[in-house]
Amino acid sequence: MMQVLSTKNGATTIKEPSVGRLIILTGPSGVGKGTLMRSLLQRHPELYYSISVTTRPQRPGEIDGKDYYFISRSKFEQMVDRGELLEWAEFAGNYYGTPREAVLKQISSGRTVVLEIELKGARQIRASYPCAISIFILPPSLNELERRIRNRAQDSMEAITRRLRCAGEEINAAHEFDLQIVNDDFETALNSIEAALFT
Ligand SMILES: Nc1ncnc2c1ncn2[C@@H]1O[C@H](COP(=O)(O)OP(=O)(O)OP(=O)(O)O)[C@@H](O)[C@H]1O
Ligand SMILES: Nc1nc2c(ncn2[C@@H]2O[C@H](COP(=O)(O)O)[C@@H](O)[C@H]2O)c(=O)[nH]1
Repeated sequence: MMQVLSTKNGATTIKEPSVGRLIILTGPSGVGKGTLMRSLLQRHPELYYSISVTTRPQRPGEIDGKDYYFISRSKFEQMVDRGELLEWAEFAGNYYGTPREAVLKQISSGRTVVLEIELKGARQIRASYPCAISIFILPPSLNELERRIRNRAQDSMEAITRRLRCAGEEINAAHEFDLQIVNDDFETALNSIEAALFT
């Protein structure tokens, strides 16, 4: 990173341009990561949300290029082969990945980047970017997690079963991350994330 000289009132100071931080939000499917992330971005529009690529079919209401970049499996595999993904994983039968270039560009320009990703991808990022701040979102109980994922009514019965099957293993890995936050009362969880990032 280049140093910048700045002169004010005759005095010259050297400023080190800051590099942005990398934040990981992870936790089981249906725990509320996406909902928390949207509220966090509303409160802090200066954060850069990394839009993932996925081979999952688009849900009604989802916008290509906003919620995800929806791509074919062959295109996804091509991106993996070309090293275009910072991390990637298969989750509940679909591929998900973080486009490398956009994230690195934002970080080097000083912006804080937030990733909302599942466990395997979060582990990859922690291994390659040990400075990343990682937050694991926990449900108040497995019953409540199941209630949320079913009530969301966005996935087939089969997809819901697959997702719930992964949840136990994911929750057991919560201790690997810097911070564990229970998303019981939504505002309390949001405030805890905010406190972790900004205080
Ligand atoms: N604190 C909360 N109390 C009750 N319901 C909640 C709470 N937080 C989120 N929800 C609801 O739970 C459902 C799942 O939330 P969301 O889609 O954000 O989960 P997610 O972790 O992003 O899931 P996925 O990983 O599958 O994308 C949504 O219907 C959301 O409105
Ligand atoms: N490893 C990655 N996981 C990702 C990425 N983008 C999203 N996700 C996670 O996948 C599951 C399922 O998401 P859904 O939208 O199908 O419900 C969820 O845990 C997301 O956080 C990514 O780029 N890499």
